[in-house]
Amino acid sequence: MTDDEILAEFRAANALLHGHFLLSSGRHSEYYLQCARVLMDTERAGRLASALAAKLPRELRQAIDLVVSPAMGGVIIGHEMGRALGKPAIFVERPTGTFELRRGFAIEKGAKVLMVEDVVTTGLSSREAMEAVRAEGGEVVAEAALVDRAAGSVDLGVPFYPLVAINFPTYAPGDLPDHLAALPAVKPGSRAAA
Ligand SMILES: O=P(O)(O)OC[C@H]1O[C@H](OP(=O)(O)OP(=O)(O)O)[C@H](O)[C@@H]1O
Ligand SMILES: O=C(O)c1cc(=O)[nH]c(=O)[nH]1
Ligand SMILES: [Mg+2]
Repeated sequence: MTDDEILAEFRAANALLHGHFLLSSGRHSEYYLQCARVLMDTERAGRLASALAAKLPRELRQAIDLVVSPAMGGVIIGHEMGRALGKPAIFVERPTGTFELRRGFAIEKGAKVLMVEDVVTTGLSSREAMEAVRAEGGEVVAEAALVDRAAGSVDLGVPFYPLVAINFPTYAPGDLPDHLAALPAVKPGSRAAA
């Protein structure tokens, strides 16, 4: 799929939002990609996951033992990626603030893990989820995401394969442009505001 075709899927799902958003990292943005809306169409979710899986080098696809994704946003695309790759898919969650495995999920020592996210902005959630995987003895071999909204500027410490890379600027709270500062900020994600 081309970048235009992928963004067309977001627009068709009314998932490319314009306004004033407080992001998970505490930064602010004029744009928000609501991946949950894109993924609510199950056929579209499957199509996007197949396209994302096809971006991974063949040797990597074969080496992966397990897909792990950070809840909530990563769960649906992680599950679809598990289906596309023919691998099991589990998730880490943070009911007490730090990502952990629950629900009887386990990671075998040395298991090669593909981390799957919906969106990467600063990479904070990805890095925290990777720490949780490593604490269990898993080896994170790569990350895949629907959207890299930092357009290649984030270093996750492992090879990173986004389906689409876009440069949407973000701003520190004290550094908002006037037109954003004039609007109340909406906080769409589930991470507690910093
Ligand atoms: O790269 P980052 O700066 O960490 O931002 C991206 C993260 O933010 C969103 O999750 P959020 O924390 O809003 O929670 P959710 O997945 O539970 O909605 C998104 O699902 C990514 O996990
Ligand atoms: O950085 C975030 O929190 C974030 C940005 C975005 O565009 N979409 C999303 O789900 N989270
Ligand atoms: Mg998330």
